[in-house]
Amino acid sequence: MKLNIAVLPGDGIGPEVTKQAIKALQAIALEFDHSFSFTHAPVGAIAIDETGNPLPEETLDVCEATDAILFGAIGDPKYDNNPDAKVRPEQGLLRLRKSLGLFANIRPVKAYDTLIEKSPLKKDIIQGTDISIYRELTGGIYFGEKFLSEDGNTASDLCLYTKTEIERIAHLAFKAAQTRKNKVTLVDKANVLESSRLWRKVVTEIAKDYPEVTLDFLFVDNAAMQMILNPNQFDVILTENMFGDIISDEASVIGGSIGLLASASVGDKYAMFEPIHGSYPQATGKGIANPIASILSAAMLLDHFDLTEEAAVIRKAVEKSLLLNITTPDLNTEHTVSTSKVGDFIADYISNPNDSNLNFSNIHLGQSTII
Ligand SMILES: NC(=O)C1=CN([C@@H]2O[C@H](COP(=O)(O)OP(=O)(O)OC[C@H]3O[C@@H](n4cnc5c(N)ncnc54)[C@H](O)[C@@H]3O)[C@@H](O)[C@H]2O)C=CC1
Ligand SMILES: CC(C)CC(=O)C(=O)O
Ligand SMILES: [Mg+2]
Repeated sequence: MKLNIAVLPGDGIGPEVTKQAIKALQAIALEFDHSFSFTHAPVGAIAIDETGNPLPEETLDVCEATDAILFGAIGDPKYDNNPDAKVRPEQGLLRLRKSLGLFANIRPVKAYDTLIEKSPLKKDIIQGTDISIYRELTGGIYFGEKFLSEDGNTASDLCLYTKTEIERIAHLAFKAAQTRKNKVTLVDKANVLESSRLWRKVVTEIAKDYPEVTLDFLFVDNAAMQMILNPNQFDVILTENMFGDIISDEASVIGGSIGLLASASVGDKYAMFEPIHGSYPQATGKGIANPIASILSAAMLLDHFDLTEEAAVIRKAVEKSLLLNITTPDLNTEHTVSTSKVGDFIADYISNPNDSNLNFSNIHLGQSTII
């Protein structure tokens, strides 16, 4: 298959983790005789530095002209620490999602058997966890009208949803549940928010089209607690933009690190693949960022084009790296391996899974971190 992929590495650790995902895709292309090309474009703080715009027109053009987008991360402390900044890196990502109509963000959460001892949560609670979070991505409070009074003392952000926005992602969530354990949990705050009551009404109506799927409701505050107490109760979680953002970072604790959680942002026409984490600025250039979230996002990209065997090969290589403890310090404090070495191992394993010369013992060598 021929795929032209837009690569938007962004800021902080974005470029270094995205580079590892590209290595994995290149190894897949070689093994399976595909032709993948990569077109890089700026977004976020780096794009502001270059052009004054966090999402330059040229970047959007590249995204629209390619088959899929591989996104890194955006964000920079110089904006985080300046509440008065008028232009912000995050606007680049939000505009990109909106412009491309990427209304559904799918975030798989899994407890890896090999990492179960490393999670701060109890083994018997998290074992077997397999959740798919369907987060609405182009509506709600992140996109509603913003207000700041002239004296700077009053501010608001509107949380607005339409029936159509709820319906389209709800259908995707129910369809996903049909291929899984036939359960959808709608996470909302319908005891307080009018927008959440609309979600309940619309989703309850849609559930009638999927009689074999059980629909449950949880208020988001309780859901946050249940995620830690009993994550195995969840199959598909359906929720609005901000709740999905927050609850999925929380859920990453189950897997052992946010550096493992990938996502697919899809719409009717375009698709983008992005780790759920941010630009982790403290780690920039240190070789300590876990590239697996980005690499697994590349696997989701392949799934999107029905290259399921290829995606499975990437996941197998990732699992092998975890099994052999070839991991960054977020998962392994003894013999940590650098971002690029983890990427090298995964790409090599894709190419030569049975090669006894796959010299991962060299990767450890007893040192604390190799860059
Ligand atoms: N999709 C995106 O581009 C996102 C961008 N951001 C932006 O990123 C910047 C930093 O935000 P934070 O709240 O610190 O979130 P963050 O996700 O960048 O980092 C939070 C913590 O998660 C861990 N972490 C994140 N990625 C990791 C990785 N690959 N490997 C190992 N550990 C990892 C680190 O302990 C880090 O301190 C901000 O400017 C924020 O706006 C935040 C979230 C998503
Ligand atoms: C700009 C933010 C909404 C990014 C984020 O935290 C996310 O999408 O997970
Ligand atoms: Mg987030």
